[in-house]
Amino acid sequence: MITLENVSVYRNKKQILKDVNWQVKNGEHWSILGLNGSGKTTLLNIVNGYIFPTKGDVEVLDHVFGKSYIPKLREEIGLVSSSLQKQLRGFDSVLSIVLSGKFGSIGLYEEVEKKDVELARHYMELLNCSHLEDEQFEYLSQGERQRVLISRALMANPKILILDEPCNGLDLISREELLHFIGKIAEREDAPTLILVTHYTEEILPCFNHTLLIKEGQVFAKGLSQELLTESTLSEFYGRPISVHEEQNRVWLALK
Ligand SMILES: Nc1ncnc2c1ncn2[C@@H]1O[C@H](COP(=O)(O)OP(=O)(O)OP(=O)(O)O)[C@@H](O)[C@H]1O
Repeated sequence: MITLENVSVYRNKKQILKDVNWQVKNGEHWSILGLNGSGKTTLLNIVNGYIFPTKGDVEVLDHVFGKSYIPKLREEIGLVSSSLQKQLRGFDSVLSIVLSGKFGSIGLYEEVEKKDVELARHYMELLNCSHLEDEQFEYLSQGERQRVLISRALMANPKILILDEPCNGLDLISREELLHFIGKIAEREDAPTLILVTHYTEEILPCFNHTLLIKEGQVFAKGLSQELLTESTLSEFYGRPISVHEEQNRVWLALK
């Protein structure tokens, strides 16, 4: 699904990503963990085709970068991020925002068919936001907005769904609700490959069976989440002694 080989990115003579090798296979769901400025957003922007690496090879969903028409690729990737949220028009209704996901547009300009509305309502039901369909997006709480954005992303039937810090700004209850819905998406037969960027290991649900630890632009470790989310690996990763405890099949951290 995703192959990055020896990918490096330089900006203003600074190396932001260094020789990144990363492969995501069908059926895997990945979490990406890294400190601020470690290169996570840059990595996702490469996967989305928004940034071309300075060096290295990228192939995403059979699109070989440099040989493929990238806008086509973007239609196959759903993205939920704070930058997308800022681009959306606050005065649009929730239903039209969700519907616009089918076309990947900001605003709804295309003819909408009855089956599109039915599909939008189906995803809003799944994400528990159907009761908001006539509300203006700008008046929603952060938790509600994230659920709407995920419904919107699903409208395009993406093969990859990138969730870039989806729990930012959510209170405890809203965060748990959102994680519950993310878990439900992963359970679906037609689930897209999920990629979750987070700063908090407790948001890594069991469905995120693989994890990429990224540090200072380099892959620190990658592989099965249960093998990486351990005291020894995470203490080395954060450069501080970390204690780990497991609850609900999720890993919770504290500084020792
Ligand atoms: N266009 C650019 N020009 C110069 N430096 C950049 C550019 N884009 C990113 N950087 C730098 O590259 C580094 C990695 O940035 P990136 O946004 O990928 O990190 P991140 O892991 O997503 O961080 P955060 O967790 O804070 O969102 C940062 O030091 C950032 O300042």
